[in-house]
Amino acid sequence: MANVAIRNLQITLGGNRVIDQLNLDVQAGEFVVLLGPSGCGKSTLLHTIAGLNDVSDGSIEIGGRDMTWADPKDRGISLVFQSYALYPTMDVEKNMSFGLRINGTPKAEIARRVQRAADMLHLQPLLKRKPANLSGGQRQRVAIGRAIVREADVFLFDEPLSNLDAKLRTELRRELKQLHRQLGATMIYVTHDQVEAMTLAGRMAVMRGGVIQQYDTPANVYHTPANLFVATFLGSPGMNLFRGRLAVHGASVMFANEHMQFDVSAYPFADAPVSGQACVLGVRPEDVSAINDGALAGRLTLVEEMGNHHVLWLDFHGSQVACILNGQDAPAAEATVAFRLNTERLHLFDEASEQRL
Ligand SMILES: Nc1ncnc2c1ncn2[C@@H]1O[C@H](COP(=O)(O)OP(=O)(O)OP(=O)(O)O)[C@@H](O)[C@H]1O
Repeated sequence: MANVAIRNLQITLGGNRVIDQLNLDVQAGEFVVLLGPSGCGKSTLLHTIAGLNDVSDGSIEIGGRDMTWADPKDRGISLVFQSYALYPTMDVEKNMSFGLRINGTPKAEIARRVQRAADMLHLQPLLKRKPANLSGGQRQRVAIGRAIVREADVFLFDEPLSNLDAKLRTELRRELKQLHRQLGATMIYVTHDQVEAMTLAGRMAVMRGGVIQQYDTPANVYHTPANLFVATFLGSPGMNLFRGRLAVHGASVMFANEHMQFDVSAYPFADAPVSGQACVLGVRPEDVSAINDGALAGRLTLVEEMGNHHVLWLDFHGSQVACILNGQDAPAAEATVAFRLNTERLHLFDEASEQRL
């Protein structure tokens, strides 16, 4: 178990600045998820921690030791890729023990580690099977087992579940979480899947364009997004947004546009609000309630049946507002639906900088 400290990291690949002035602290034993859209640099960052990319500037410490230029094999890390890359001619046991055999680990020690990993990953009955006779989920478990037997200080995962179907992903996600608890190891995990990030992470770093936008617990990132990008990247359906301006009169602060007006005096502004400030008001679909005496109204254009709830899409002066309706009954399409926003759960962002107010 080791911490990872990244300082002012810069990575340039093929002439592109892929990571820019990045700082990240991962505590020993922590499960950190790097989350972001395709191309944001999360895999590049992970591979750089593993020693697979050259650093243009900055440093990487693992367990208090400068590893910026260390050979991958000397970093005390173990990397699990999206593709399983198992040796087809070797059975599961041999696949898992391969690395240990070539570095001369004693036989008894190899057996102990393979048994332990097989127990944790429910691979005992499969130890003598070849990869061709395993399902995708089983193969990925073997790939994870191969990483575990190395007993590394830091485990790095690069979208390990993305080749699996939805049910298997959920299962393996739970297993990974348990594995983290059992091993108590430091884990850094790359994904573009927000559900995976929310459920696995102790803390998550949301990235865009090689820059960390926010690094915090999943709950804080979801409930207090630092900027509009983070606010709209997380959540499904995404946060509803309304543009408007602030009006400040003494202690009273109002948000208004031509269709709505809200008292936002109780909003926890980071800095004193400024009258006339152009801003974006955000509210998550679960914080929009369709109720008869709602002050706002929209035309219902689409109802999405989700089993235990419905998503109502309301046309509100030409923009679509998503609203979650719990229960089994939903109004018919084309109806006019009154709604209100939960004013205690509003988010405000500066329109120009897109930062949270
Ligand atoms: N060898 C390379 N040469 C030039 N540019 C590269 C190289 N490798 C990656 N990039 C660029 O760096 C950026 C980040 O890529 P990276 O694979 O880290 O993103 P990612 O967030 O992991 O995306 P994905 O989820 O699609 O894998 C992309 O714009 C990519 O085109």
